[in-house]
Amino acid sequence: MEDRVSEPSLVLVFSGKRKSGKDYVTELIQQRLGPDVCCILRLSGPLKEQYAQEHGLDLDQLMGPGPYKEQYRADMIHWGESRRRQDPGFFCRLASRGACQPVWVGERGSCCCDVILQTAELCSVIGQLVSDARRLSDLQWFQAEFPQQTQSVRVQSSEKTRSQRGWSFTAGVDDAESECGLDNGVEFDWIVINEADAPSLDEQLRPILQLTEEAASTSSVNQS
Ligand SMILES: Nc1ncnc2c1ncn2[C@@H]1O[C@H](COP(=O)(O)OP(=O)(O)OP(=O)(O)O)[C@@H](O)[C@H]1O
Ligand SMILES: C[C@@](O)(CCOP(=O)(O)O)CC(=O)O
Repeated sequence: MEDRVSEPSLVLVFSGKRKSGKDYVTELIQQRLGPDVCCILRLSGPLKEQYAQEHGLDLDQLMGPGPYKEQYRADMIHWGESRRRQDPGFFCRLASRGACQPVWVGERGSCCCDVILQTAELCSVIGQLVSDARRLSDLQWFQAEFPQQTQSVRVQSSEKTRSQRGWSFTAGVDDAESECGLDNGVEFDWIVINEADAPSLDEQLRPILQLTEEAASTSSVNQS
């Protein structure tokens, strides 16, 4: 892939239902590891960017956790699916493009790909956290591109907890592929239970953080 500056040592592909806490968990991992070690890729980043532009919407709000994006979700899903039908890897490829900079959260204003692409020698990112896989084709794309490095992580929360975070069942969304595409047939490498009465996230994430540390040490051995 010509736009990728270097290969990550580890690619963690996260999935989970709406309001399970995918963003929360990936941001927590990034805080623990530091942005020079891992970056967050949002497959919905390029989708929302393009959709916001075409429809004159507020991209920051579409990217955020609030209720704004929910008004547009069903239509964004259909819009994205028409692209995916022609090319299932379309958004995976766009999100991965130039993904070697310290921070790439897909938010307008904070994306520094251009700067980093010009200074590729400074790049030291070890892990990529893909925060929002939704379809088997998303997971398969990363597994095909990074067969040795990819591991899948499922974030799970009960409907009660998700409701407390603002979720309510929406027909056409919660029963569609966008939410159910990874419900069956995938054996996740890791499952994180994001609930108040589960073991703390720090405890559950310890082995995942350890993987990244191992990847970092392998990467520095390979570079020296
Ligand atoms: N462990 C937690 N402790 C406190 N707040 C949390 C926790 N997990 C998630 N939240 C909050 O719940 C809300 C939903 O979480 P988040 O946006 O991470 O979910 P998501 O799975 O990315 O949802 P979506 O698919 O809608 O983008 C956010 O406001 C987030 O801050
Ligand atoms: C349109 C879509 O990308 C919205 C994702 O938004 P979020 O990750 O839930 O903030 C979902 C999809 O691609 O099916």
